Amino acid sequence: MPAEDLRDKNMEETKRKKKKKRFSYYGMRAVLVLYFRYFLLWDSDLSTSIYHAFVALCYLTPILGAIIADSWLGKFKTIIYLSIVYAVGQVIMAVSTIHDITDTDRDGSPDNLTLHIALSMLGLFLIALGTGGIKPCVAAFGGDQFQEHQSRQLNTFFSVFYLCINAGSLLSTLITPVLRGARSLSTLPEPPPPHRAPETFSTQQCGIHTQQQCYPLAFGVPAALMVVSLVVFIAGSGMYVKTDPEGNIMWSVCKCIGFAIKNRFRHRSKLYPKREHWMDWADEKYDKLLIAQIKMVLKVLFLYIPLPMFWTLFDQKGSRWTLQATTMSGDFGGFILQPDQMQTVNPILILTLVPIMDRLVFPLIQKCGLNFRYRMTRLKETMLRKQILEPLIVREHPLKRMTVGMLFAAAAFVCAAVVQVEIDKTLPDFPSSSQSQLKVVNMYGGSLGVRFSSGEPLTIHSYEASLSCSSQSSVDYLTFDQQEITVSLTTDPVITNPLRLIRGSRQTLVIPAEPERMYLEEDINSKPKEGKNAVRRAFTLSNGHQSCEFSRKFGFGSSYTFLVPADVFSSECESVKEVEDMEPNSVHMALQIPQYFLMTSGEVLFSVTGLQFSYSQAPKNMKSVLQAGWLCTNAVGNIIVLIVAELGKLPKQWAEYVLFASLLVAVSIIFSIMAYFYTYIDPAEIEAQILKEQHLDTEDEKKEKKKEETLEMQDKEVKQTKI
Ligand SMILES: CC(C)C[C@H](NC(=O)[C@@H](N)CC(C)C)C(=O)O
Repeated sequence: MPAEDLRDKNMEETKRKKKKKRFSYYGMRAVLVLYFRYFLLWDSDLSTSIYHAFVALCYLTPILGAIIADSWLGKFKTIIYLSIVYAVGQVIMAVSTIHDITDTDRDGSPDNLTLHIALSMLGLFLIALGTGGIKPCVAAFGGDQFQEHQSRQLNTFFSVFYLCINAGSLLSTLITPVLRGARSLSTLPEPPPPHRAPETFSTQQCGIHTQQQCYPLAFGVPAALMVVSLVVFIAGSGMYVKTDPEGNIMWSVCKCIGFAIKNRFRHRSKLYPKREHWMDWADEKYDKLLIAQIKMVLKVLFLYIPLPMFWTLFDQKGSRWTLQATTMSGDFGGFILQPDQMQTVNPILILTLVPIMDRLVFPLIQKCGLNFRYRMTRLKETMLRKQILEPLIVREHPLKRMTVGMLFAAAAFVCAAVVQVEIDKTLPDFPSSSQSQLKVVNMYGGSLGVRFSSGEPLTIHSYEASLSCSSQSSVDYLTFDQQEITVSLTTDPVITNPLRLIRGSRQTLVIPAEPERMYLEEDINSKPKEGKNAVRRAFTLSNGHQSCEFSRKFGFGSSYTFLVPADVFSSECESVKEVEDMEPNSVHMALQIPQYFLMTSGEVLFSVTGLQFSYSQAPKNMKSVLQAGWLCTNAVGNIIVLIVAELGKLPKQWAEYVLFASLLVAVSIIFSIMAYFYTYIDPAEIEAQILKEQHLDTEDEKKEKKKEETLEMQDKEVKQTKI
């Protein structure tokens, strides 16, 4: 097979593996939080924390994978072994979600949750180890398939590689929730019983003996795909270029750095001449080549310091932006888009933007760059004479692209802030943590005067019985600064009752047909999440057995109370009254598209270029290590999100978006200054140069030695002749 074809085939194999692996990873991620929340029955906070801890672990384990690959097993074997670890993890995870394994009483819920938790934690740990460990190796291994002169093809590879990641994640984000059995929200679930805060529902069930969510399928299919991808990858084994590891390189690197620091410290007196670089203090003991390689890696790692800030903004797509979408309307006419599905805009845009950038935008910029270079050639002589041309060429584009990518991400957050301001205009005024809010619902049957201990008397009219939406009523909440209040009703005789309100909460005071039996109900204190609706029933005195059926389309994120009078008969369903507690979301989710567009353009400029840059600037025995370093910037970015979200709680969400945008602009300025002083290198050339020098040195040494030996011989001969 011709070399070109072989390389293309290798590239195809690596990409196919990448696509299935990403399907598998993102597919599982898509249902993980729901599994924690609804299967393991953890609360939202614990579910979110464990989820983020898992994601952070997935971006920290690349270091381990890279060390194993570069120092011990080589990339090919590392990918295979860690893929097995990954697949085993997924199988364990899938098994842990089968409720039937512990459901001895077959009531539809697992009877030994501890076993399920233990299995899923073990599964997740193996998955994090596998997925993280493979990640830097797959990118570097793909890069290894190209020769030095193929830098253009190498760049294309990284773009296609990124395309595959996103194609896989797009498919999985769409398919895995279907496998789990999520259903459309158009079907209304059974409302919760009375005297309970309204809840939101969205699930469908499946199972062998008992009905449950189809988690085993949702986790099992990605596991099966992972096994298929592993088989495909191994099948192509004969076609790959495999570079062997050069011993425990990371240990040598650590020892060398340690020695350089110690040696520098020992020779801190001014009497010792300065050395060009602090790593040169390792010269006495370590190989020139190793020192040069460490210098290359350190230079790039230093440049990475400001980069986590980009990911801090980027990864808020999955948190803040999704929460923002829950307060927007996803009604696209023909279909309803769920807030978390809005995230699929990112991979969709990647699939369109990467080819456009690669084939159109970058070549165009290149063309402008060519013109620029042409004009420079006129200056070439002078510049060469002054020795300033080289650094100028060298400071060319990858880092500039990344800086522009950061600015795009900052612009995306400004867009998010503008959208937030629009949303805020439509959001209800929720109580602060020291306030309580109360709404009165009158089901008494006539108009009522209501007076609270503090405040003006209110007249609340009885609701007319009606089914039609036109008579829908909406009542404003009253805000109280105190918790203990008294309510008086202008009935005959006057009824007075003490009320204890909940701080930071919304409640409804329901006045039934027998007003002395008035009661408080807890309302929801935020917009229904995930774009759902909240519906509840309020009874005066339930006669229980009548059934009134009617259909009604609820707006996105709205909340309603249905008032059912005591004397309702099936023929009089009209007396059921609907109260709108919260208006439907009115700002459309499509308004998020500009921020997604800017963020994804930024991602292409920043992330794809960063991948290429990390590969091209790494010495050949530390390619995976630098890929891992690059992925680490993502892990740190995620940790910053957690810290900032905890510490810097700004009262207004839009202000937080502006704060993040400003921080990223500041960081991108710092990065551009660092990039200006970064000299782009060709590691292979430097390595070859040093090897050549070392070879010459040894040749010279040999010659020198030979000369000395000949001289010694001659001396001996002379002495002997004299004797
Ligand atoms: C390079 C990685 C840190 C991030 C990369 N993410 C993406 O490509 C996203 N556009 C995917 C999306 C579904 C979040 C990855 O390798 O996952």
